[in-house]
Amino acid sequence: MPTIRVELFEGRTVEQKRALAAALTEATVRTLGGSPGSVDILFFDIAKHDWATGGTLWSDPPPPGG
Ligand SMILES: O=C(O)/C=C/C=C(\O)C(=O)O
Repeated sequence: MPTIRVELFEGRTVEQKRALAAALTEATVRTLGGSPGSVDILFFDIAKHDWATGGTLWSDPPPPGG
């Protein structure tokens, strides 16, 4: 059973997640076969202060030149 974890910034609506879940499920079945009921989509909402890229939290201003 394919299980897809989606880690994204918090703030997306239920409608957006519903649409993404449908699109990911459709793409998974088309690519791998199987049935939609075999695909699980897990959403993890991450606050910008809990996510860093290049050593900088997304909640902080970007460093000079960075
Ligand atoms: O890591 C990045 O460069 C951007 C991440 C963006 C998200 O996770 C988001 O828009 O939810």
